[in-house]
Amino acid sequence: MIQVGILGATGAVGQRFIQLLTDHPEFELRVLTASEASAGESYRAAAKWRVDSPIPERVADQTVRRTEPDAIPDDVDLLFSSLPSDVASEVEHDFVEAGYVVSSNSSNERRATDVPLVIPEVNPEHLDLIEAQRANRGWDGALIKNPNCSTITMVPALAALEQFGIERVHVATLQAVSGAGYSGVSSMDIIDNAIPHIGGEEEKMEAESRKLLGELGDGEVQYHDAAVTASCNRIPTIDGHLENVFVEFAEDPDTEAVAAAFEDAETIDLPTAPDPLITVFEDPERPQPRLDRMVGDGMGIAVGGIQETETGIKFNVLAHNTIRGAAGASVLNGELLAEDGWL
Ligand SMILES: NC(=O)C1=CN([C@@H]2O[C@H](COP(=O)(O)OP(=O)(O)OC[C@H]3O[C@@H](n4cnc5c(N)ncnc54)[C@H](OP(=O)(O)O)[C@@H]3O)[C@@H](O)[C@H]2O)C=CC1
Ligand SMILES: N[C@@H](CC(=O)OP(=O)(O)O)C(=O)O
Repeated sequence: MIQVGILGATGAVGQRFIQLLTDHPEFELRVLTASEASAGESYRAAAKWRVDSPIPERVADQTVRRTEPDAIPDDVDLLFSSLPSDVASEVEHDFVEAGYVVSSNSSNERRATDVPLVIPEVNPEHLDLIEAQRANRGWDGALIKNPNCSTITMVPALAALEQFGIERVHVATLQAVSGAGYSGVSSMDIIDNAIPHIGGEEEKMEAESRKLLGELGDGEVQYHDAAVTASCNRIPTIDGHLENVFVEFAEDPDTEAVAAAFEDAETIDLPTAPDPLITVFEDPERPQPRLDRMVGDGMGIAVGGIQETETGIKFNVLAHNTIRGAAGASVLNGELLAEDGWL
């Protein structure tokens, strides 16, 4: 078994990591870290447990450690990070310099030229950037990132359509409140409301999607040249980001070809990977966050409403933002790191 730990284990994403790593077939969860305020406490006392299954017994009594390399046993091979991005940008390097491989969910450095930004079903070959990273930075460990949750919802669907030559993408999101963290959006702001702005989200979707769909060559990713425009909205759902996507192509496919491309989307043989990757709904009222966010155990991508437009194709896409969009994405990247021999 590969020994793993979670940096930021008491948070909303940290709790999803615990759900996914308990009884994992390849990973043994050894270490939980959090802030100074939680260090030294039992996990049960430190975490405000908010997910829909009990705290696993063997986790509840573990002592939470400081988020510092010298608090991690030497035989731990892989660390999952769900720290706030300002904290992550200060401490993730310390762990990598100390020789650990860090699979991070935090947004810092996703666009750095030598940091792999990976969705295993879409661009597993980008992991090879680790060689450039080690050469540039003199690291023994490695830092890899998964994308932003709205980006990871849309990109597997776009990757399936790449065969038709994507030229332009417009996307409008309806994002759940869990994306902003437990205390992120005030109930007085969001109940009976929608907020048509999420700071930094549109820029992340526009850039990260082009990096993910880009080609790796000469130790760098050439971003995909499609124009991507995003408009991001917060709505009062708990989990599950729903997105309306409009795509223009070099050669317009018909709706049957698009549905077939989604249904044939490449899967990957890793323990947390869903099969199929994309589930296509014919009912135009699906997918819906409450009904469909757990498709593929929360790791699947749900698509519906495929229609031809004057300029191309439109469809709706949904994924669970804290499973496929956060903890599940990092765990899948960890499984790919193990499979490809980087640990
Ligand atoms: N892929 C995606 O799109 C998504 C990414 N995220 C990202 O994941 C990260 C975590 O989000 P979320 O779980 O909602 O955040 P929370 O605020 O719920 O959890 C933060 C965690 O980090 C710990 N922490 C906070 N400050 C420090 C510090 N100075 N030193 C060490 N540990 C610290 C907290 O410990 P303590 O309990 O002791 O305070 C807690 O364990 C963020 O970067 C967020 O942006 C989130 C959702 C989706
Ligand atoms: N910003 C996303 C969640 C998030 O934390 O994204 P990122 O990992 O890019 O910071 C949301 O609000 O739904």
